[in-house]
Amino acid sequence: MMQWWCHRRRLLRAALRRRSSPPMHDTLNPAQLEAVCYLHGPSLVLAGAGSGKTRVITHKIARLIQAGLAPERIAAITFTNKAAAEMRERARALVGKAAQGVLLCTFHALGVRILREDGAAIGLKAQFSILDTDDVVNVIKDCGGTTDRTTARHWQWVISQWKGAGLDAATALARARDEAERQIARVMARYQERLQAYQAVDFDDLITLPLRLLREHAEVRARWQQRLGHVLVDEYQDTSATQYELLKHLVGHGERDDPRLTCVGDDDQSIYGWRGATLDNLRRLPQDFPTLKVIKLEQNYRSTNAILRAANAVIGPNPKLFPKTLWSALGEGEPVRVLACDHEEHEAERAVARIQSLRARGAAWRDFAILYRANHQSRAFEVALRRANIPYRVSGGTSFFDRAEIKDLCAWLRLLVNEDDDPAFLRAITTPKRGVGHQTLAQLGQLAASARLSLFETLFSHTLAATLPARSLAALHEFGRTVAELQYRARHAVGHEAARAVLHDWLRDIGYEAHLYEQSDSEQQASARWAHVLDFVDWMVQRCGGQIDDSGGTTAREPRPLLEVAQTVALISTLSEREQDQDVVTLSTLHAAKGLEWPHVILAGINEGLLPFKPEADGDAQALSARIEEERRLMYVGITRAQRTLVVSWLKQRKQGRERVAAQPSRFIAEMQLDPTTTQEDPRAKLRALREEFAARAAAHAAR
Ligand SMILES: Nc1ncnc2c1ncn2[C@@H]1O[C@H](COP(=O)(O)OP(=O)(O)OP(=O)(O)O)[C@@H](O)[C@H]1O
Ligand SMILES: [Mg+2]
Repeated sequence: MMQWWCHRRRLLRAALRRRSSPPMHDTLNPAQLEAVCYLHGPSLVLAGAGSGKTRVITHKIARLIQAGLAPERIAAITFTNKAAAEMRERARALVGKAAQGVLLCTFHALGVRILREDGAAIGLKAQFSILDTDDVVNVIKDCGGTTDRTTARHWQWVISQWKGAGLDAATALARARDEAERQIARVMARYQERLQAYQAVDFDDLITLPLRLLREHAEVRARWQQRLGHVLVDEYQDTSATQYELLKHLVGHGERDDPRLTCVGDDDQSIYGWRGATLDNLRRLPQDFPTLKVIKLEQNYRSTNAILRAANAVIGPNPKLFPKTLWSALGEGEPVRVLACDHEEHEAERAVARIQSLRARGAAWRDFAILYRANHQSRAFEVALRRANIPYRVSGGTSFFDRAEIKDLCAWLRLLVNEDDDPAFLRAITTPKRGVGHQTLAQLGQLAASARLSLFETLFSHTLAATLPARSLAALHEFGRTVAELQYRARHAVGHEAARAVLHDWLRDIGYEAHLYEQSDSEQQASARWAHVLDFVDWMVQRCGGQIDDSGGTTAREPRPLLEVAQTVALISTLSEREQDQDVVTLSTLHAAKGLEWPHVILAGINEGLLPFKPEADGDAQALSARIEEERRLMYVGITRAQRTLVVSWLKQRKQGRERVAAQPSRFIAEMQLDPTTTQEDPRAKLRALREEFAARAAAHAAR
């Protein structure tokens, strides 16, 4: 009896184990399983959209942990913070808490990690600041002596390209082809000096500085190589040349026998050429790593055949780097539809009508995505969705952290973390206004520049005391004291309650609520903005209590000091969007939709001039055809986000500035080679289908 009982318990336990996590070979096909189980050398999974590349990465993380590699020794690099958060969730479902230790982040967040730990070797203090694009443009304006934002943005773009290509200011000056470039190179020299003085870095530095650090400091390089037992990279086709160099140093290319590296990617989805990503990295991988194992996946698990056929037809005309065939076992599905719309508002109305009708048949809001080429295209959809009372989120556009009030608070947080962060200093001292005028700030700035100090360090200098009127000086000192006191309190406030008290006292002391009411156009707007502030404070408080994870691979479980939370929030505010998992329709740019999937997708504004974007702008035929190829890949990315239904809409007229102009459908619509009967949504056809469905249901009912 006893024996039988034990046997039964063993069987039950085994069955439960099986139910909670199915064995890998049940959820992976043989090629995926091969990729997941290949642990001892470099490998590349090269496959089309929806074939389970990202799934290979998550399962491989689990496999590595099961094989005994400590989670802290695994780095998985994703393209966005959102993708990192999603991957962490999936890994947690597979291996439980162990997934928390994995360093799961973007290249940029990894760069931050390396610089915070080892930046001292290249003269960077651990508390350095990260400037966002707005800050960078302001600093560049200042360095170049211009007030014109468009000029400054252009300079910023050129400087960023140079930095991405590994040029310093002196080399850029030497290589400049004309006076305009020489001027930008001189601005770049001043800009770099300024960053050094601020102990600040921009986004490009988050890749180039760690690269320099690893290249020049063998001991740091050896430590990172030792520490990382395996590095995995998703969306490898969109890495830039400098990211690839960084990767090679991290895995010990040329220094280790079999570098432990897994890359997954799809050459047909390379859409960041304009930002310096290069398909050459895909070509170079087999040359640089001769033992590279290449695995191809051919089954698509995401989309129906109707959708997949349209995707394959679109990408067909592009030259093939690696030929691939994709098939799906999900059946033919509904035909892809093309909608010709009169104008933007009409397009938005039709999208909303479609969403409502599918929702009435059981779909959730989160099953829908409306994807478009450029941010400004979201507006008509936002208006129509609001009017219809449909919840939505704009991703890849204005995020929570782009709101002015949140940027204000983040400037204060950045200042707490690093008081030498001059752009943050300037924003904090003027929001709310505290009796410090432009002139006073200009004098402070001049003194700081001549003494090569930060603004904060200059606050209490004797020379300043000698040059400023007593009232201005008192206002500046008062500000300095507020920052110092807040720093002190934030360092000692650990856990929920303490953090909440410090944050609320701070907002009261600086009079932030009153400031919002002064600044806003209406009381309603002010109270909405104040609600954002309180929401933000709550979110930080939760982090202090250890309830929320940080991105960038660290997880908080213990209560933490407010200052430490401020450090990570200051980072996240410049790097990522805040995530909320709600049942909402997604509005997104095509670029930001990469790697994601939805049951129902609407591709909007598929017109010549929007996608492909301005095909007439480039004179050089070769450059133009390369650009069209990249736009075609973007269309391919868009189509392959859809799981069950896909609608492609285009405008007969579109707005250009203030005018409406006649518009043409994109060449990519013809390239999808759809059956012409599905290219117009004909209401009579719909009625016929409904009648047929009704008759079939009635017949089934009668048969029962
Ligand atoms: N072996 C499998 N069995 C069942 N479903 C799978 C399998 N492999 C992948 N999937 C599912 O197919 C979908 C696409 O997978 P995944 O996102 O990993 O593809 P991908 O190749 O990374 O796509 P993309 O190129 O768009 O990034 C996901 O919903 C995933 O869960
Ligand atoms: Mg993917």
